[in-house]
Amino acid sequence: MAEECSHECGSCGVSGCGERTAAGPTKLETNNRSNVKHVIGVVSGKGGVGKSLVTSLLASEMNKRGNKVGILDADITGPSIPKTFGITNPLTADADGILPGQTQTGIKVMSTNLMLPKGDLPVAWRGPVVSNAIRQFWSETNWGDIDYLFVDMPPGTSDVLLTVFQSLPVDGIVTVSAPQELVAMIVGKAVNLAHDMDVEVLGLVENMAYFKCDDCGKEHHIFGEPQGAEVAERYNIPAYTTLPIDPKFARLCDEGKVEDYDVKGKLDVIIDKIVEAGEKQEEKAAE
Ligand SMILES: Nc1ncnc2c1ncn2[C@@H]1O[C@H](COP(=O)(O)OP(=O)(O)OP(=O)(O)O)[C@@H](O)[C@H]1O
Repeated sequence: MAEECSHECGSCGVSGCGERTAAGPTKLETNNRSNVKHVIGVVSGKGGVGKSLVTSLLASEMNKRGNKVGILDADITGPSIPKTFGITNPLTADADGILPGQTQTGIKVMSTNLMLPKGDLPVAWRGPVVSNAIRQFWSETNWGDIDYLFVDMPPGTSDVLLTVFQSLPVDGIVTVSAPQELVAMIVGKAVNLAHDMDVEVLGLVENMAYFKCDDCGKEHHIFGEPQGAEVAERYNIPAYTTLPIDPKFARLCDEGKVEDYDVKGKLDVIIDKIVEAGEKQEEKAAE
């Protein structure tokens, strides 16, 4: 048995535990006021590649297309979503559950940072507590109607990914990487974990792929040649796109105005794939 067993065998990732009581993982129910249609995980094999930024941009783009959108910030110990959207009001709750924070354009957000009296307080929680927090964000939040819920995962392939894959009805994941030599191995780990958990990999966003010079208009590969196209092909990832290094990202994130950024259609190929996967899920459910 794991040293800090949560006794929730259905959503535990420890294999070979002699104390296991449930035959396999069972998906958690949502709060009875919630109707979440599709769940999309945003994953990076490594920290600092811009996963939270990509989560925020995907949510904004989906929202601009007229969908009802939420973000579950599963990066429990390093949450950055409220900051990028400029949400500062603490969470409230009533008899129907916890009420998520809301961005200026109406995206609903659940994050540990909205529970802290001060944004700079650390969240030094152990794995089982983190996993329980994610389950509560899912099942005790009054999400209302949500077409697409994006889950911003912590970096790496930690037990949090297992918790999310096992407890939430994930339609698929989007992986995020940045150009560097290790990219294939890093993306590969995330993709292989998703495959092991029977979760579809919908797309790869290679962030910080180039810097476009304002003066000459030329694209410079500051961190090396983008390798995402080749990696996407190797792992059969159906949609691939790049995002530039853009000082506007950092500025808008710092100002809490990420929704103001115009991605100029660069994420369309990924959004289309997410929509397609959602439609497939709905058709399957209707059968
Ligand atoms: N393409 C980009 N151009 C400029 N700045 C960027 C770009 N992508 C990300 N950043 C900046 O880099 C920082 C890290 O980004 P972000 O928090 O999205 O990374 P992350 O992968 O989620 O990090 P972590 O692994 O810590 O969760 C942020 O300040 C963000 O504004």
